[in-house]
Amino acid sequence: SVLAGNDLDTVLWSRSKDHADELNASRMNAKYLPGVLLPEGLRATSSIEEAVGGAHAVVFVAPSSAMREVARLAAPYITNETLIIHATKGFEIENDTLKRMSTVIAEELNRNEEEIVVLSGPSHAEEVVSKCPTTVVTACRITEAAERAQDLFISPYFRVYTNPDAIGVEVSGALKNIIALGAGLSDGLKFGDNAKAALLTRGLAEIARMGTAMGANPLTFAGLAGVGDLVVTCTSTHSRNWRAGSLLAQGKALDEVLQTMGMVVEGIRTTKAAHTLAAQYNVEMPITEQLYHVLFENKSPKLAVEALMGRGRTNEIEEIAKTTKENWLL
Ligand SMILES: NC(=O)C1=CN([C@@H]2O[C@H](COP(=O)(O)OP(=O)(O)OC[C@H]3O[C@@H](n4cnc5c(N)ncnc54)[C@H](O)[C@@H]3O)[C@@H](O)[C@H]2O)C=CC1
Ligand SMILES: O=C(CO)COP(=O)(O)O
Repeated sequence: SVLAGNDLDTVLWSRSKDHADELNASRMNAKYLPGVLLPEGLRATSSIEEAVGGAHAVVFVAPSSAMREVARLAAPYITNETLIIHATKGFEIENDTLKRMSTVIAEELNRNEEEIVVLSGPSHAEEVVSKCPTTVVTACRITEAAERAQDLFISPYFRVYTNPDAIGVEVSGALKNIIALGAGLSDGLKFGDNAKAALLTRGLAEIARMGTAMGANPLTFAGLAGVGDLVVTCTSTHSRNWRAGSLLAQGKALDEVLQTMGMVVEGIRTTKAAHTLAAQYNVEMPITEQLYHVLFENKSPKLAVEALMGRGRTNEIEEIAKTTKENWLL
């Protein structure tokens, strides 16, 4: 929508021919964005060759679980000159390996990971298609690539910043979904506003700890892809992660919640991924750990909160200083 609104010839790929035909005939995406008329310049196709062949830029936004499959399908029709952007918020989990989306795309397209642009930030689709003012980041180590992506997307209602720290932007986009699940759970259990503010703040601390251990610049977590996306996902009723958390609070089983949602809830797989990453990198992620017990080991949320509240005493400033002093990239 944003690209077509900028008068760029834009093709949307769907694996379903019926879905692509319906989009073209009605100019609406009835299942995912009901009631919204899409821009005239936007075409849909179920042919991946037609969608990406000869394209100046390709934007990958499949759910993280489908990214490798989709990138593999697209690979034969993409040249080395094509600008590659992705906006997916999750990790690939395969057996014991965990990969960021840029790594997965780079492997499938046989490209250098550092050329891939990550687009992220507080940007619920429902508001973007309604042209509500929205701000995002295009992140890439190669400034020219980040700026090319910025040029394509920037518009009067869609402001795009650049950031060289693709790792930080990518990791914060994925990890904030875990905290949003927790915020939905907390709201559903009527734990109150203090608890949610604590979840956001201490959630950001553990996202920053994990991100910097993976090579991110700690300043990224104070930006749009960090605190910005964390705030919107933990507070907006558009958020699927927040909604899934609030359904879990009603006592529904995880499978039932996922069926009710009918859309991707990235935070669930990401909780599993982050639980493993925390052990691999030896990083403390207490909220993620407790959420892991709740989601996958049937721990009651009340006991999880007790465990969080009863942790050893910590000096807040010393702990933040530790995160920011180490692992500086830039
Ligand atoms: N919806 C939003 O507001 C935002 C979503 N994102 C991210 O974008 C990614 C995708 O999310 P949504 O589009 O919202 O999810 P969604 O659940 O609304 O839609 C996912 C789409 O992917 C398709 N799909 C699933 N498996 C596929 C496969 N194997 N091959 C091809 N297509 C497949 C589905 O048919 C569906 O059309 C996620 O990582 C999400 O975190 C990022 C920013 C905002
Ligand atoms: O990342 C998002 C908004 O920036 C979308 O979050 P949900 O996947 O929770 O809906």
